[in-house]
Amino acid sequence: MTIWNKLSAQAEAVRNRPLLELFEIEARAGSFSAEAGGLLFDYSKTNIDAETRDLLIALAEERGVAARREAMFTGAKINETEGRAVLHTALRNLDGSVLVDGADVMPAVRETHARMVAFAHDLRAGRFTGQGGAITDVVNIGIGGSDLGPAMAVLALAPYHDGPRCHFVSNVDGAHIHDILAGLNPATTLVIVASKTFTTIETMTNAETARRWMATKVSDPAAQFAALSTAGDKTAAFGIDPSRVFGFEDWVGGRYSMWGPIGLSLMLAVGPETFDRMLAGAAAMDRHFRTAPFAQNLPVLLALVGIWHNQFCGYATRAVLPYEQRLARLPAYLQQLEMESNGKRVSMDGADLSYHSGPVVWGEPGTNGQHAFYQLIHQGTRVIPCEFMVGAEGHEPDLAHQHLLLVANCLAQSEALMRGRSLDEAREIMRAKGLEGAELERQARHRVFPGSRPSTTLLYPKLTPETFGAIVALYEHRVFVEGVILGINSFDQWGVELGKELALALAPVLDGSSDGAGKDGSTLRLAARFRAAQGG
Ligand SMILES: O=P(O)(O)OC[C@H]1O[C@H](O)[C@H](O)[C@@H](O)[C@@H]1O
Repeated sequence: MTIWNKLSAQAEAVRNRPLLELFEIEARAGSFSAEAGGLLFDYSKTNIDAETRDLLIALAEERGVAARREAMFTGAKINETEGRAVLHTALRNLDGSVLVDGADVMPAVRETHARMVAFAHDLRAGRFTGQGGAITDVVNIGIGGSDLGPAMAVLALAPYHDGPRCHFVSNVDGAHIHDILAGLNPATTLVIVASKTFTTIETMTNAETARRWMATKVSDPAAQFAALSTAGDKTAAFGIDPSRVFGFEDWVGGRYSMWGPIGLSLMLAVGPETFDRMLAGAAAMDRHFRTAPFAQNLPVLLALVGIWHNQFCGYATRAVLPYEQRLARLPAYLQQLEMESNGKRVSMDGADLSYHSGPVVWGEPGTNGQHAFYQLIHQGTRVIPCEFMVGAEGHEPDLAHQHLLLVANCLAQSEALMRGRSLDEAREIMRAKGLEGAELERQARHRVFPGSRPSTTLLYPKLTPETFGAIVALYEHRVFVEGVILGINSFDQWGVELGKELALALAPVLDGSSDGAGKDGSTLRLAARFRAAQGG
């Protein structure tokens, strides 16, 4: 029997085993958890036992995770459909040297980083100003990987924010840029156009709008623009001075790019030193990932738990639940990271997958989610593995009593999911309320929790820049390991192309310059209704 088939059989065999039973084995919590860089990853509240873990590790070995990992770190072109290396790790290991096509890419990385640092120092110290004085506001215009990372990070590191205010515009919906620019003074605003390709229609349209807005108040709008891109020719055509263009190479995937130039808004907000602390935390996670044995390797274990739940237990989604308000944008970030990376239907060689691709990822910060969708997680008919995360310490010492409540809620949720409440326990509660007979039975049944619902918990000391960097790198590598096990290319995103092409073709139908020949009846009717609403 193959390892895959053994795992399938194992999943079937333990499907109805109560999770609490597993804790009858002494020291389960200790042996089904691992630590790195102060992060404690507890996966004991899952249905994984020693035999399953051995099989999962054997699967990772069989699928060549170690070799692929080395290939990634050393600059091999593992993004095979685009013929590119995958080197976001190089952006946070600045001292290293990595060869791509025989040439060391690191001198250029270090030079760009140094230019970013110098620019950040100048802007934060008031040496680089707007035409109306010191820069008070930074507007990052970008979408997807050119938005989600820095937007998440600026919020995550709010306690370290001592630079200009940062705003993020992504949507092509004019409401987004309108509402953000409405409160700002063009003469003291820096606009950053963040786009790896510098062709993304949303970003380029918003950039044009921002330039027109800037021109209403300043004589040289382009002087208050910066660009982050791999396309130097296009940034020049847009009129942005090369001194404020921060380039990177195609071996940085969009959704893996916040560690380099795409992180400029964050660097301006928190300063280069804090930014570099974040890089150091991520680099420490890289070293751990590259060297720790699989049984103690956080990204590998997190991936194996994910594969177990998705592929073998058949749970189609997973919830990411940070008990950390400042990680409010982490679920959205992970949606791109995980679903754009591992939402693929064919393997590396183009063959149809014979199993499911990556899961649906979603979530919200706790405790808010508890008062919204946790109902379904506790009592719905589908099982949703939960990934809790929480810091031991908050940044507000005078609100430590609130932090204690936060942690208590986090731990209580995973306990409740595992423990559940039996019908007998529910009957007891109803009896204590004075109910009896059929009414007692009916009310009790609504109060039953099936329990044995799996979760993991990531406990970290405090959301410092180092810890934040380590958490994001942990998830990046988790996605990588899952992708290798699934045999897919985690670094392309062909699935976003078709919609882009069709949107371009539909614009003339909407403005009436094309009759939309060949379009389906639904699309044409909706377009006609749009035109009618425009009075056209
Ligand atoms: O940075 P850009 O080239 O503007 O790309 C922005 C985003 O759009 C694309 O459609 C991809 O789906 C994303 O992976 C990318 O991050």
